[in-house]
Amino acid sequence: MSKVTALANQKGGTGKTTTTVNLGIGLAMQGKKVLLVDADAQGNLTDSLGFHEPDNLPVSLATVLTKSILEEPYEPDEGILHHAEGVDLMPGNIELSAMEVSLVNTMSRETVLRSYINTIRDRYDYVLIDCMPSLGMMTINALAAADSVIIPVQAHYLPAKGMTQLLQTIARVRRQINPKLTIDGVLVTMVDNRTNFAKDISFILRRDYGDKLRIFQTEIPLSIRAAETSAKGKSIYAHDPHGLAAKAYEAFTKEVQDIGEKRRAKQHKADLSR
Ligand SMILES: Nc1ncnc2c1ncn2[C@@H]1O[C@H](COP(=O)(O)OP(=O)(O)OP(=O)(O)O)[C@@H](O)[C@H]1O
Repeated sequence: MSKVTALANQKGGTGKTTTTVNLGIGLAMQGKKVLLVDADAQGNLTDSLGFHEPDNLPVSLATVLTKSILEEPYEPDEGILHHAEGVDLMPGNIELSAMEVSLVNTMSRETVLRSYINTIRDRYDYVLIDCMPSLGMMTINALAAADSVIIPVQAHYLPAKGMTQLLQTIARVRRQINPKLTIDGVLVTMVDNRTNFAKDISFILRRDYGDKLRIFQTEIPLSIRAAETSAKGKSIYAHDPHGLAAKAYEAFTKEVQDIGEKRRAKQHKADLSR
C-alpha cells in the first residue's frame, strides 16, 4: 500500500525541497520505491535533482494535469524522470503557475492532482509532494491528494501565525475534500545549535503544539553542506555522507518509516476485521 505525503508550509524557504529530496532518497536507500512530485512552479525540486533547466522540459506535472483536466489520454509514466540515487521524479516548472490560475475555473479544481496520483501511486511505496510556498490551488490539490502532511519549520523563525493558518487549511481540506488526511508531524530545520534562539523555537513548538501534533524528535542542523546539495543535484548522503545533516536526515527517514509501518499495520488489522 503506497503512502502519499505532502511537504507543506506556506512560508518560503523552510526546507520543504531539501527535505523532500533527502527523505525521498533516504527511503529509496531503505529499498523503498519512491516518487517525488514537484508541485512548485519554481521547479526547485526538479533543479535540486540535477535537472537544472526545469522550464525547458518537454513534459512536466502541468502537462499531465492539463491532459487530465481535458480528459486527454496520457501514459501513466509520461514525463517521469529517474535520478541516479534511485528515486523517480515528476518534474514541475513555471507552467504550474498558469495552472494555478486556470484551475479556478475547472470543475474538479481541488482534486486534479489526486486523480493523477491515483493513476501511478500503486507503483510506489511512497509518493512525496513538494508544495509551493503558498496556500493556493496547487497546495490544496496536494493536501487533497495526500494521506499525510509533513510540515518543515525553520528554527530561526517563530511560526505561530503561519502555523495556525496552515493547520486551519489542513482542517478545512480534511472536512471538505479528504477526511483521511493526517499530520505526520512538524520537522524543525536549519537548527543552529550555537544559538539559544533555535532551542527556544524548538521549545516553544513543543510547548504550544506538542500535545496536538508530533514534533519529530530529529532536528535538521543548519549545514552549508546541505545548502550545497541542490547545485550538485545530489542528496546529502552522496554529497557529505558522514556529516551531521546526513545523519539527521537518516534518523528523520527512520521516524517517517516507523509512522508508515504503524499505519500499514493498523490498516492491515482493519482489513482483517472487516
Ligand atoms: N539544513 C540546512 N542548512 C542550511 N541551509 C539549508 C538547509 N536546508 C535547506 N537549506 C537552504 O535553505 C534554502 C531554502 O531551503 P529549501 O529550498 O529546501 O526550502 P523550501 O521551503 O523548499 O523553499 P521554497 O519555499 O522556496 O520552496 C535553500 O537555499 C537551501 O539550500
